[in-house]
Amino acid sequence: MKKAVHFGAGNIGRGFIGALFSESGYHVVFVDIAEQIINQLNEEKKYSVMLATDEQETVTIENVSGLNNIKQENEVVEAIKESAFLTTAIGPNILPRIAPLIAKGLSARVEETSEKLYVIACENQISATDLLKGYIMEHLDEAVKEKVLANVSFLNSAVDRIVPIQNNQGSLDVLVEPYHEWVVETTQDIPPIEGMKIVPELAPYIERKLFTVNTGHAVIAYFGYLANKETIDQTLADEEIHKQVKATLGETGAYLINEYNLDPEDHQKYIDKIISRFQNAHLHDGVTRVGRSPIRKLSPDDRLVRPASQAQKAGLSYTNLAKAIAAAMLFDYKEDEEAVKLQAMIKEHGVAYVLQEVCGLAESSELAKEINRHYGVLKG
Ligand SMILES: NC(=O)C1=CN([C@@H]2O[C@H](COP(=O)(O)OP(=O)(O)OC[C@H]3O[C@@H](n4cnc5c(N)ncnc54)[C@H](O)[C@@H]3O)[C@@H](O)[C@H]2O)C=CC1
Ligand SMILES: O=P(O)(O)OC[C@H]1O[C@](O)(CO)[C@@H](O)[C@@H]1O
Repeated sequence: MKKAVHFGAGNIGRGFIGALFSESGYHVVFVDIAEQIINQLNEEKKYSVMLATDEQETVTIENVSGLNNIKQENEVVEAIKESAFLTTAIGPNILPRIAPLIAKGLSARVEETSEKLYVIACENQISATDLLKGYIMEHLDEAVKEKVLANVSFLNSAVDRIVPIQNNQGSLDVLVEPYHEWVVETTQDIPPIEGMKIVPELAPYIERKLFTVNTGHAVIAYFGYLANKETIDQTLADEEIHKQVKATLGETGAYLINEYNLDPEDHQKYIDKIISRFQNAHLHDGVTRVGRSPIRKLSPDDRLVRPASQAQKAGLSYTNLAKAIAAAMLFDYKEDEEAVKLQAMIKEHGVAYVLQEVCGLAESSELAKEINRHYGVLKG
Protein backbone atom coordinates (compact mmCIF):
# COMPACT_ATOMS: atom_id res chain seq x y z
CA MET A 1 0.00 0.00 0.00
CA LYS A 2 1.23 3.54 -0.76
CA LYS A 3 2.35 5.46 2.32
CA ALA A 4 2.13 9.05 3.54
CA VAL A 5 3.90 10.28 6.64
CA HIS A 6 2.15 13.14 8.43
CA PHE A 7 3.65 15.17 11.31
CA GLY A 8 1.01 16.32 13.82
CA ALA A 9 -1.82 13.93 14.70
CA GLY A 10 -3.99 16.79 15.99
CA ASN A 11 -7.18 18.33 14.70
CA ILE A 12 -6.11 19.15 11.14
CA GLY A 13 -3.87 16.09 10.95
CA ARG A 14 -6.58 13.56 11.81
CA GLY A 15 -9.60 15.61 10.78
CA PHE A 16 -8.41 16.83 7.38
CA ILE A 17 -5.05 15.96 5.79
CA GLY A 18 -4.61 12.44 7.18
CA ALA A 19 -8.24 11.68 6.38
CA LEU A 20 -7.80 12.73 2.72
CA PHE A 21 -4.71 10.51 2.31
CA SER A 22 -6.53 7.55 3.83
CA GLU A 23 -9.52 8.14 1.55
CA SER A 24 -7.10 8.25 -1.40
CA GLY A 25 -5.81 4.74 -0.66
CA TYR A 26 -2.74 5.59 1.43
CA HIS A 27 -1.60 4.16 4.72
CA VAL A 28 -1.04 7.19 6.93
CA VAL A 29 1.80 7.15 9.47
CA PHE A 30 1.08 9.94 11.96
CA VAL A 31 4.11 11.30 13.82
CA ASP A 32 3.47 13.14 17.09
CA ILE A 33 4.81 13.61 20.60
CA ALA A 34 1.41 12.93 22.16
CA GLU A 35 1.97 9.43 23.48
CA GLN A 36 -1.67 8.65 24.11
CA ILE A 37 -2.77 9.53 20.57
CA ILE A 38 0.07 7.46 19.06
CA ASN A 39 -0.73 4.44 21.22
CA GLN A 40 -4.41 4.69 20.40
CA LEU A 41 -3.75 4.97 16.66
CA ASN A 42 -1.70 1.76 16.83
CA GLU A 43 -4.28 -0.06 18.93
CA GLU A 44 -7.50 1.06 17.27
CA LYS A 45 -6.09 1.45 13.71
CA LYS A 46 -9.03 3.68 12.77
CA TYR A 47 -11.11 6.65 13.92
CA SER A 48 -14.19 8.60 12.86
CA VAL A 49 -14.46 12.02 11.27
CA MET A 50 -17.86 13.54 12.09
CA LEU A 51 -19.33 16.45 10.16
CA ALA A 52 -20.62 19.38 12.22
CA THR A 53 -24.10 19.36 10.67
CA ASP A 54 -27.60 18.51 11.96
CA GLU A 55 -27.20 15.01 10.52
CA GLN A 56 -23.65 14.53 11.85
CA GLU A 57 -22.59 12.27 8.96
CA THR A 58 -19.59 10.13 9.92
CA VAL A 59 -16.72 8.71 7.87
CA THR A 60 -14.43 5.97 9.19
CA ILE A 61 -10.76 6.62 8.55
CA GLU A 62 -8.72 3.41 8.29
CA ASN A 63 -5.15 2.38 7.47
CA VAL A 64 -3.59 4.62 10.07
CA SER A 65 -0.76 4.10 12.55
CA GLY A 66 1.41 6.28 14.76
CA LEU A 67 5.03 6.95 15.67
CA ASN A 68 6.53 9.01 18.47
CA ASN A 69 9.16 11.36 17.03
CA ILE A 70 11.11 11.52 20.29
CA LYS A 71 11.15 7.80 21.13
CA GLN A 72 11.01 6.25 17.65
CA GLU A 73 13.41 8.25 15.53
CA ASN A 74 14.63 5.26 13.53
CA GLU A 75 11.09 4.17 12.71
CA VAL A 76 10.25 7.71 11.55
CA VAL A 77 13.32 7.65 9.28
CA GLU A 78 12.10 4.32 7.81
CA ALA A 79 8.62 5.76 7.26
CA ILE A 80 10.12 8.76 5.42
CA LYS A 81 12.09 6.36 3.22
CA GLU A 82 8.93 4.48 2.24
CA SER A 83 6.48 7.36 1.75
CA ALA A 84 5.33 9.23 -1.35
CA PHE A 85 4.22 12.29 0.65
CA LEU A 86 5.47 13.98 3.81
CA THR A 87 3.03 16.52 5.24
CA THR A 88 2.82 18.56 8.45
CA ALA A 89 0.03 20.24 10.45
CA ILE A 90 1.85 20.96 13.64
CA GLY A 91 1.91 24.76 13.98
CA PRO A 92 4.38 27.09 12.23
CA ASN A 93 6.43 27.58 15.42
CA ILE A 94 7.09 23.84 15.71
CA LEU A 95 8.49 23.39 12.19
CA PRO A 96 12.12 24.16 13.21
CA ARG A 97 11.86 21.49 15.92
CA ILE A 98 10.89 18.64 13.58
CA ALA A 99 13.30 19.70 10.82
CA PRO A 100 16.36 17.77 12.17
CA LEU A 101 14.47 14.47 12.14
CA ILE A 102 13.00 15.13 8.68
CA ALA A 103 16.54 15.97 7.48
CA LYS A 104 17.75 12.64 8.85
CA GLY A 105 14.93 10.83 7.07
CA LEU A 106 15.58 12.60 3.78
CA SER A 107 19.33 11.89 3.99
CA ALA A 108 18.64 8.18 4.46
CA ARG A 109 16.01 8.16 1.73
CA VAL A 110 18.08 9.81 -1.02
CA GLU A 111 20.90 7.29 -0.38
CA GLU A 112 18.51 4.45 -1.27
CA THR A 113 16.07 5.78 -3.84
CA SER A 114 15.58 8.55 -6.32
CA GLU A 115 11.81 8.13 -6.20
CA LYS A 116 10.10 11.48 -5.75
CA LEU A 117 8.90 12.58 -2.33
CA TYR A 118 6.50 15.50 -2.00
CA VAL A 119 6.84 17.60 1.15
CA ILE A 120 3.91 19.88 1.98
CA ALA A 121 3.53 21.96 5.17
CA CYS A 122 -0.17 22.46 5.90
CA GLU A 123 -0.01 25.43 8.28
CA ASN A 124 -1.69 28.81 8.44
CA GLN A 125 1.35 30.64 7.19
CA ILE A 126 2.47 32.06 3.87
CA SER A 127 5.27 29.92 2.33
CA ALA A 128 5.27 27.46 5.26
CA THR A 129 6.85 24.73 3.12
CA ASP A 130 9.63 27.08 1.98
CA LEU A 131 10.30 27.86 5.65
CA LEU A 132 10.35 24.16 6.53
CA LYS A 133 12.68 23.51 3.60
CA GLY A 134 15.06 26.18 4.92
CA TYR A 135 15.08 24.61 8.41
CA ILE A 136 15.72 21.15 6.91
CA MET A 137 18.58 22.43 4.74
CA GLU A 138 20.37 23.73 7.85
CA HIS A 139 20.77 20.09 8.91
CA LEU A 140 22.09 18.64 5.63
CA ASP A 141 25.65 18.64 4.33
CA GLU A 142 26.35 19.93 0.82
CA ALA A 143 26.47 16.58 -1.01
CA VAL A 144 23.20 15.38 0.51
CA LYS A 145 21.55 18.76 -0.11
CA GLU A 146 22.06 18.34 -3.84
CA LYS A 147 20.43 14.91 -3.85
CA VAL A 148 17.56 16.13 -1.70
CA LEU A 149 16.94 19.07 -4.03
CA ALA A 150 16.90 16.68 -7.00
CA ASN A 151 14.57 14.08 -5.50
CA VAL A 152 12.31 15.93 -3.11
CA SER A 153 9.69 18.48 -4.17
CA PHE A 154 8.80 21.11 -1.58
CA LEU A 155 5.34 22.46 -2.33
CA ASN A 156 3.61 25.39 -0.63
CA SER A 157 -0.05 25.02 0.23
CA ALA A 158 -3.13 26.62 1.81
CA VAL A 159 -5.42 24.62 4.08
CA ASP A 160 -8.94 25.60 4.99
CA ARG A 161 -11.20 23.59 7.27
CA ILE A 162 -12.38 24.64 10.73
CA VAL A 163 -11.57 21.92 13.22
CA PRO A 164 -12.23 23.07 16.80
CA ILE A 165 -10.72 21.71 20.01
CA GLN A 166 -12.39 18.34 20.56
CA ASN A 167 -14.53 17.77 23.63
CA ASN A 168 -13.96 14.02 23.70
CA GLN A 169 -10.86 13.35 25.78
CA GLY A 170 -9.57 9.84 25.19
CA SER A 171 -11.11 9.45 21.75
CA LEU A 172 -9.43 9.72 18.33
CA ASP A 173 -12.65 10.85 16.68
CA VAL A 174 -12.74 14.36 15.24
CA LEU A 175 -15.61 16.78 14.67
CA VAL A 176 -14.99 18.97 11.60
CA GLU A 177 -16.92 21.46 9.52
CA PRO A 178 -18.16 20.02 6.20
CA TYR A 179 -16.33 22.64 4.09
CA HIS A 180 -12.72 22.01 3.13
CA GLU A 181 -10.19 23.34 0.68
CA TRP A 182 -6.56 22.22 0.25
CA VAL A 183 -4.65 24.10 -2.44
CA VAL A 184 -1.14 23.02 -3.41
CA GLU A 185 1.20 25.01 -5.61
CA THR A 186 2.99 23.07 -8.36
CA THR A 187 3.34 22.82 -12.12
CA GLN A 188 4.46 19.16 -11.87
CA ASP A 189 2.28 16.10 -12.33
CA ILE A 190 1.93 14.78 -8.82
CA PRO A 191 -0.02 11.71 -7.62
CA PRO A 192 -3.68 12.72 -7.23
CA ILE A 193 -5.04 13.04 -3.71
CA GLU A 194 -8.75 13.31 -3.06
CA GLY A 195 -9.64 16.91 -2.18
CA MET A 196 -6.22 18.37 -3.15
CA LYS A 197 -6.46 21.18 -5.67
CA ILE A 198 -3.35 21.93 -7.73
CA VAL A 199 -2.61 25.50 -8.83
CA PRO A 200 0.43 27.01 -10.60
CA GLU A 201 0.48 30.07 -8.32
CA LEU A 202 -0.62 29.98 -4.70
CA ALA A 203 -0.38 33.66 -3.74
CA PRO A 204 -3.96 34.66 -4.67
CA TYR A 205 -5.38 31.56 -2.95
CA ILE A 206 -3.42 31.79 0.28
CA GLU A 207 -3.84 35.57 0.61
CA ARG A 208 -7.56 35.32 -0.13
CA LYS A 209 -7.94 32.56 2.45
CA LEU A 210 -5.64 34.01 5.13
CA PHE A 211 -7.02 37.55 4.82
CA THR A 212 -10.66 36.49 4.75
CA VAL A 213 -11.11 33.28 6.77
CA ASN A 214 -8.31 33.87 9.22
CA THR A 215 -8.61 37.66 9.44
CA GLY A 216 -12.37 37.37 9.97
CA HIS A 217 -11.92 34.62 12.52
CA ALA A 218 -9.26 36.60 14.41
CA VAL A 219 -11.47 39.71 14.52
CA ILE A 220 -14.32 37.67 16.01
CA ALA A 221 -11.97 35.96 18.48
CA TYR A 222 -10.34 39.14 19.81
CA PHE A 223 -13.54 41.22 20.04
CA GLY A 224 -15.38 38.18 21.42
CA TYR A 225 -12.72 37.76 24.10
CA LEU A 226 -13.03 41.43 25.09
CA ALA A 227 -16.83 41.03 25.27
CA ASN A 228 -16.52 37.89 27.44
CA LYS A 229 -18.00 35.62 24.79
CA GLU A 230 -17.20 31.93 24.79
CA THR A 231 -17.56 30.80 21.19
CA ILE A 232 -17.21 32.20 17.68
CA ASP A 233 -20.88 31.73 16.73
CA GLN A 234 -22.07 33.39 19.97
CA THR A 235 -19.77 36.34 19.29
CA LEU A 236 -21.00 36.74 15.74
CA ALA A 237 -24.58 36.97 17.04
CA ASP A 238 -23.53 40.30 18.61
CA GLU A 239 -24.65 42.93 16.09
CA GLU A 240 -21.79 45.37 16.76
CA ILE A 241 -19.12 42.70 16.38
CA HIS A 242 -20.82 41.33 13.26
CA LYS A 243 -20.63 44.83 11.75
CA GLN A 244 -16.97 45.09 12.75
CA VAL A 245 -16.17 41.76 11.05
CA LYS A 246 -17.95 42.81 7.85
CA ALA A 247 -16.20 46.18 7.82
CA THR A 248 -12.80 44.55 8.35
CA LEU A 249 -13.40 42.00 5.59
CA GLY A 250 -14.48 44.93 3.44
CA GLU A 251 -10.98 46.35 3.93
CA THR A 252 -9.12 43.10 3.25
CA GLY A 253 -11.51 42.52 0.33
CA ALA A 254 -10.68 45.88 -1.25
CA TYR A 255 -6.97 45.04 -1.01
CA LEU A 256 -7.45 41.52 -2.45
CA ILE A 257 -9.68 42.72 -5.30
CA ASN A 258 -7.14 45.40 -6.16
CA GLU A 259 -4.09 43.14 -5.86
CA TYR A 260 -5.41 40.04 -7.64
CA ASN A 261 -8.00 41.55 -9.92
CA LEU A 262 -10.80 39.55 -8.27
CA ASP A 263 -14.39 39.96 -9.32
CA PRO A 264 -15.97 42.07 -6.51
CA GLU A 265 -19.28 40.17 -6.66
CA ASP A 266 -17.56 36.78 -6.46
CA HIS A 267 -15.43 37.99 -3.61
CA GLN A 268 -18.49 39.22 -1.70
CA LYS A 269 -20.02 35.74 -2.12
CA TYR A 270 -16.78 34.24 -0.77
CA ILE A 271 -16.98 36.55 2.30
CA ASP A 272 -20.65 35.70 2.87
CA LYS A 273 -19.92 31.98 2.66
CA ILE A 274 -17.14 32.33 5.22
CA ILE A 275 -19.29 34.31 7.62
CA SER A 276 -21.91 31.57 7.39
CA ARG A 277 -19.20 29.00 8.22
CA PHE A 278 -18.35 31.01 11.35
CA GLN A 279 -22.02 30.83 12.37
CA ASN A 280 -21.94 27.03 12.63
CA ALA A 281 -23.05 26.43 16.24
CA HIS A 282 -22.31 22.69 16.01
CA LEU A 283 -18.59 23.52 16.07
CA HIS A 284 -18.71 25.18 19.49
CA ASP A 285 -15.40 26.79 18.51
CA GLY A 286 -13.84 28.76 21.38
CA VAL A 287 -12.64 32.36 20.97
CA THR A 288 -9.49 31.41 22.91
CA ARG A 289 -8.59 28.68 20.38
CA VAL A 290 -9.10 30.99 17.43
CA GLY A 291 -7.19 33.81 19.12
CA ARG A 292 -4.34 31.51 20.21
CA SER A 293 -0.71 32.59 19.74
CA PRO A 294 -1.32 36.35 19.36
CA ILE A 295 2.38 37.12 18.80
CA ARG A 296 2.35 34.87 15.72
CA LYS A 297 -0.95 36.38 14.60
CA LEU A 298 0.44 39.92 15.02
CA SER A 299 3.60 39.25 13.02
CA PRO A 300 4.23 41.36 9.90
CA ASP A 301 3.13 38.75 7.33
CA ASP A 302 0.18 37.33 9.18
CA ARG A 303 -3.62 37.85 8.95
CA LEU A 304 -3.90 41.29 10.59
CA VAL A 305 -0.76 43.36 10.00
CA ARG A 306 -0.04 42.33 6.41
CA PRO A 307 -3.46 43.26 4.98
CA ALA A 308 -3.39 46.50 6.99
CA SER A 309 0.04 47.53 5.73
CA GLN A 310 -0.79 46.41 2.18
CA ALA A 311 -4.03 48.43 2.28
CA GLN A 312 -2.10 51.43 3.55
CA LYS A 313 0.46 51.09 0.73
CA ALA A 314 -2.36 50.88 -1.83
CA GLY A 315 -4.03 53.99 -0.41
CA LEU A 316 -7.00 51.96 0.85
CA SER A 317 -8.83 52.09 4.18
CA TYR A 318 -7.28 50.17 7.10
CA THR A 319 -8.93 51.67 10.17
CA ASN A 320 -10.97 48.55 11.01
CA LEU A 321 -7.88 46.37 10.64
CA ALA A 322 -6.05 48.78 12.95
CA LYS A 323 -8.86 48.39 15.49
CA ALA A 324 -8.63 44.59 15.23
CA ILE A 325 -4.86 44.75 15.80
CA ALA A 326 -5.50 46.87 18.90
CA ALA A 327 -8.04 44.27 20.11
CA ALA A 328 -5.47 41.49 19.55
CA MET A 329 -3.03 43.44 21.73
CA LEU A 330 -5.58 43.30 24.55
CA PHE A 331 -5.88 39.48 24.40
CA ASP A 332 -4.68 38.71 27.92
CA TYR A 333 -5.78 35.08 28.15
CA LYS A 334 -3.65 33.62 30.93
CA GLU A 335 -3.52 30.08 29.55
CA ASP A 336 -1.94 31.17 26.27
CA GLU A 337 1.85 31.38 26.54
CA GLU A 338 2.14 34.00 23.79
CA ALA A 339 -0.68 36.11 25.26
CA VAL A 340 1.12 36.17 28.61
CA LYS A 341 4.39 37.14 26.90
CA LEU A 342 2.68 39.84 24.85
CA GLN A 343 1.03 41.40 27.89
CA ALA A 344 4.36 41.36 29.75
CA MET A 345 6.02 43.12 26.79
CA ILE A 346 3.30 45.78 26.67
CA LYS A 347 3.54 46.33 30.42
CA GLU A 348 7.31 46.61 30.40
CA HIS A 349 7.97 48.48 27.14
CA GLY A 350 4.65 49.94 25.95
CA VAL A 351 2.51 49.61 22.84
CA ALA A 352 4.86 51.41 20.44
CA TYR A 353 7.68 48.98 21.28
CA VAL A 354 5.43 45.97 20.64
CA LEU A 355 4.20 47.43 17.36
CA GLN A 356 7.85 47.76 16.29
CA GLU A 357 9.18 44.45 17.63
CA VAL A 358 6.22 42.15 17.01
CA CYS A 359 4.38 43.78 14.09
CA GLY A 360 7.37 45.38 12.37
CA LEU A 361 5.68 48.81 12.37
CA ALA A 362 7.71 51.96 12.98
CA GLU A 363 6.31 54.29 15.65
CA SER A 364 6.13 57.08 13.09
CA SER A 365 3.97 55.10 10.63
CA GLU A 366 0.36 56.17 10.16
CA LEU A 367 -0.75 52.58 10.74
CA ALA A 368 1.05 52.39 14.10
CA LYS A 369 -0.52 55.70 15.14
CA GLU A 370 -3.98 54.45 14.17
CA ILE A 371 -3.51 51.20 16.13
CA ASN A 372 -2.29 53.15 19.14
CA ARG A 373 -5.35 55.39 18.98
CA HIS A 374 -7.73 52.38 18.89
CA TYR A 375 -5.77 50.69 21.65
CA GLY A 376 -6.36 53.68 23.93
CA VAL A 377 -10.09 53.72 23.17
CA LEU A 378 -10.56 49.96 23.60
CA LYS A 379 -8.57 49.88 26.83
CA GLY A 380 -10.80 52.65 28.13
N1 LIG B 1 -7.71 23.63 13.47
C1 LIG B 1 -8.00 24.28 12.38
O1 LIG B 1 -9.17 24.58 12.11
C2 LIG B 1 -6.94 24.64 11.39
C3 LIG B 1 -5.60 24.63 11.68
N2 LIG B 1 -4.70 24.95 10.73
C4 LIG B 1 -3.28 24.89 10.99
O2 LIG B 1 -2.90 23.51 11.17
C5 LIG B 1 -1.82 23.43 12.09
C6 LIG B 1 -2.20 22.46 13.19
O3 LIG B 1 -3.34 22.97 13.87
P1 LIG B 1 -4.29 22.04 14.71
O4 LIG B 1 -4.41 20.71 14.08
O5 LIG B 1 -5.50 22.82 14.99
O6 LIG B 1 -3.44 21.92 16.07
P2 LIG B 1 -3.46 20.75 17.14
O7 LIG B 1 -2.87 21.32 18.36
O8 LIG B 1 -4.77 20.09 17.18
O9 LIG B 1 -2.41 19.70 16.51
C7 LIG B 1 -1.03 19.86 16.53
C8 LIG B 1 -0.39 18.53 16.86
O10 LIG B 1 1.02 18.69 16.79
C9 LIG B 1 1.60 17.94 17.86
N3 LIG B 1 2.91 18.48 18.20
C10 LIG B 1 3.22 19.64 18.82
N4 LIG B 1 4.55 19.75 18.96
C11 LIG B 1 5.09 18.66 18.40
C12 LIG B 1 6.43 18.19 18.22
N5 LIG B 1 7.49 18.91 18.62
N6 LIG B 1 6.60 17.03 17.58
C13 LIG B 1 5.56 16.29 17.15
N7 LIG B 1 4.27 16.68 17.29
C14 LIG B 1 4.06 17.83 17.91
C15 LIG B 1 0.60 18.07 19.01
O11 LIG B 1 0.79 17.04 19.94
C16 LIG B 1 -0.72 17.99 18.25
O12 LIG B 1 -1.20 16.66 18.17
C17 LIG B 1 -1.55 24.87 12.56
O13 LIG B 1 -0.54 25.42 11.77
C18 LIG B 1 -2.87 25.58 12.28
O14 LIG B 1 -2.69 26.95 12.06
C19 LIG B 1 -5.05 25.29 9.46
C20 LIG B 1 -6.37 25.31 9.11
C21 LIG B 1 -7.40 24.98 10.05
O1 LIG C 1 -4.79 27.89 13.45
P1 LIG C 1 -4.33 29.30 13.82
O2 LIG C 1 -3.42 29.90 12.79
O3 LIG C 1 -3.88 29.46 15.19
O4 LIG C 1 -5.60 30.20 13.74
C1 LIG C 1 -6.85 29.78 14.05
C2 LIG C 1 -7.47 29.85 12.76
O5 LIG C 1 -7.12 28.85 11.80
C3 LIG C 1 -8.20 28.07 11.53
O6 LIG C 1 -7.81 27.02 12.29
C4 LIG C 1 -8.76 27.80 10.18
O7 LIG C 1 -7.97 28.00 9.09
C5 LIG C 1 -9.31 28.85 11.95
O8 LIG C 1 -10.06 28.10 12.78
C6 LIG C 1 -8.75 30.11 12.52
O9 LIG C 1 -8.88 31.12 11.58
